[in-house]
Amino acid sequence: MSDFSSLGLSDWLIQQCKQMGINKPTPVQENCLPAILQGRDCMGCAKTGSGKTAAFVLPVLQKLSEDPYGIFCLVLTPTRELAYQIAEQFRVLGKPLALRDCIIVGGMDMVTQALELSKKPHIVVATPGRLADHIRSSNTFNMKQIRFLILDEADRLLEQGCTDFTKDLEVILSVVPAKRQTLLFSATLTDTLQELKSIAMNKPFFWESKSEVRTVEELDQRYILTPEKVKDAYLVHLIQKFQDEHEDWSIIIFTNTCKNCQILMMMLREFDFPAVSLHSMMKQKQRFANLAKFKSGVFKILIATDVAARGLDIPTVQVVINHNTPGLPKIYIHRVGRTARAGRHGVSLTLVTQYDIHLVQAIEGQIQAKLQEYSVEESEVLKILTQVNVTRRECEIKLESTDFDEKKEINKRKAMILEGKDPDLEQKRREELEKIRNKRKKFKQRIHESIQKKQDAIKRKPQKKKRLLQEEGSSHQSHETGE
Ligand SMILES: Nc1ncnc2c1ncn2[C@@H]1O[C@H](COP(=O)(O)OP(=O)(O)OP(=O)(O)O)[C@@H](O)[C@H]1O
Repeated sequence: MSDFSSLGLSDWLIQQCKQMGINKPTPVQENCLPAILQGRDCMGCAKTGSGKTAAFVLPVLQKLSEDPYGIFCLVLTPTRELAYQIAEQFRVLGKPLALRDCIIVGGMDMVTQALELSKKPHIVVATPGRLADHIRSSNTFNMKQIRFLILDEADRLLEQGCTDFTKDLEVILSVVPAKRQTLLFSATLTDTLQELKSIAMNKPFFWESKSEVRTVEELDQRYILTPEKVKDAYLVHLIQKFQDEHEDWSIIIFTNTCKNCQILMMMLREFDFPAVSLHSMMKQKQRFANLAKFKSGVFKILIATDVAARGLDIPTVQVVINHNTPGLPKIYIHRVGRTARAGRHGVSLTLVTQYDIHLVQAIEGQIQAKLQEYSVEESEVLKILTQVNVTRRECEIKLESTDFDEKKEINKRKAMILEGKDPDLEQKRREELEKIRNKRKKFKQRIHESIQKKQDAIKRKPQKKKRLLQEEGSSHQSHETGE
C-alpha cells in the first residue's frame, strides 16, 4: 500500500492527517487522490466509513493552498448535519491555511448566510434547497469561478426521494462554470451512474471498491423475526441487555416516521434510558443540540429517521437497530454503515415482521451477504410485553395531546408555499383524486365480485348436473329394488 507522500500529497497536509490519526491512505484515498490532484473529474464508490470525505477534502486543500481564492470549492450534501460534519473536516485538515468556510443549510438564518457568502469564503458546504434559494434571491455572490464542485452522497442528491433535490440542483448547475473539476462520492453510486456522468462530463476517473459484499467485514449483521406488536418489547429488551453487558455503549435506532421516532424516544425515556431523537419535524437548533448530546456520550441512544442514515461519522456507535426493515437495500446499507466505521467492529440488528421477509431477501441480494438470526430469550421479552405496550400507548396519547400532527400539517403547507403551490387548492386536488381513486376501487371491486359470482355459478353447474344424475340414478335403483 502506498503512503500519502507517494500519492503526491504535500508535507503540511500529511502532518495534518497525522494529527487526526490518519497515517495510511485507505483504498478510496489511494486510488482517487492522485486522479484528483492531476485535475481529473472523479467518481468514487466505496463502503461506508472508508474515508471518502478525506479523499476529496485533502486534494481540494492542496490545490487551494497553491492558488487561494473564494469561492474555490462548493460541496453539496443531502442533510444539514452532514454539511456541518464536512465543513469541520475542511477546517481541521485545512487549519494552517486560515481557511474560511461557510455552511449554507435550511433552518438557519438566511440573512447571516447571505452576508457570509458575500465575503467570498474559500469553501461553501451546502444543502441544495437553501443554496438554490440564495442563488434565486441574491446577487451579492457568484459561483462563476469555482474550481471544484463536489457532490457527497451523490446518488441521494440525484434521486427523487421524499426530498427531491433535482430542481435545486438544476439551479445550482446553471451558475457554476462548465470548466471545473467535479467529484462525486457515495457508498452506493452504481444505480445512478448515467445521471452522474452527465454532471461529471470530463471523462471522469471512476473507482469502485472491488469486494462483492457491499457492507464492511467488521459488521456483524443480524435479524430478529418478531410480530409487529412485540417489536417494542424486543427493542426495550435489547437496549437493557446492552446496558447491562457493556460499560461503554452507544446505539442508533432507525425508524420510519418522525412521529414514530418521537414516540419511541418518549417511551424509552419512560424506561429511564438516556435517549434523544433526530428527525425533520424538529427545529434545526434542537437537531444540532441532540446530535451533540449523543456525540458527547451524555445520551447513549439516538433515535432517528433516515435523515441520519447517511454520512454521519460517530466512531463510538457500536450498534445500529433497525426498528423497521428498510424498504430499500440502499437505505439499509447506509443505516448499518453508521457503525463498524474505519476498521472498528459493530453490530446491526434488524427487526423483521412476517410481512418484511421479502425486504430482507432484497437486502441480502443487494449486499451479497446473509443476515444471521440473533437469538433472544423470548420469555424475557414476553415478561415485559404488556408493560411496554401500555407505556407506548400512553406516549401516543401524550403526543396526540400536543400539536405534533398540527405542526406536521403546517410544515407541509409551508413547503407547498415555498414550491409556489396553493395549499388549499392542493388539498382540494388531493380530495378529488382520492374520490376518483375510491370510485375506481369500488368499480373494480364490483367487477371482481360479478366475475367471481359467474365463476362460482360455472363451478356449481357440473356439480348440480352430477347431483341430479345421482338422484336420478338412486331413484332408478330404488325402483329396481322396490324400496
Ligand atoms: N486513512 C485513514 N486512516 C484512518 N482513519 C481514517 C482515514 N481516512 C479517514 N479516516 C476516518 O474514518 C472515519 C470515516 O470516514 P468518512 O466519514 O470519510 O467515511 P465515508 O467513507 O465518507 O463514510 P459514509 O459512506 O458513511 O459517508 C472518519 O472518522 C475519518 O476521520
